[in-house]
Amino acid sequence: MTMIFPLLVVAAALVDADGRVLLQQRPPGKAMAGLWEFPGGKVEIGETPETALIRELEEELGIRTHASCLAPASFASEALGERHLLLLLYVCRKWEGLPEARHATELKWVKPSQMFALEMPPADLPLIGLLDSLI
Ligand SMILES: Nc1nc2c([nH]c(=O)n2[C@@H]2O[C@H](COP(=O)(O)OP(=O)(O)OP(=O)(O)O)[C@@H](O)[C@H]2O)c(=O)[nH]1
Repeated sequence: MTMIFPLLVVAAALVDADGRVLLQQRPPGKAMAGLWEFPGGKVEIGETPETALIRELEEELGIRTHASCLAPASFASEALGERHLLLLLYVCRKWEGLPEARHATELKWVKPSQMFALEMPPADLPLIGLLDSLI
């Protein structure tokens, strides 16, 4: 039997006052370059999912938030090359600072319904309809 050790990734749907969500575009040279994704990344050893997400939001966007502002929303479970991805999606409506693209090619604020027209990683597709009904 093959043992699948899942890759644990956390991501945030940052929601603004108009109900738009921040997406970032993966830069050239990375896997899935050009695709639009939720800010976030891998949970490292010694981190909780929440501390990992707070760190990633600071590194990728330069914003600060708190664990109490991260509401668990959904998850994705998807094959990712040799690995299996488990992506935990949180909704966050409160943060400090203005998001800037520190790692991404570009940022954009979109309504969930507009995400269907964007190229996103396969794992994210089932999350779109859910966000649409949640926001
Ligand atoms: N942040 C983020 N990652 C996602 C999303 N959907 C999805 O499949 N992923 C995958 O989850 C992993 C996220 O880890 P990451 O962003 O730290 O990884 P990375 O590829 O940039 O690698 P690296 O930081 O090791 O260079 C990547 O394999 C990425 O393709 C998403 O919406 N947001």
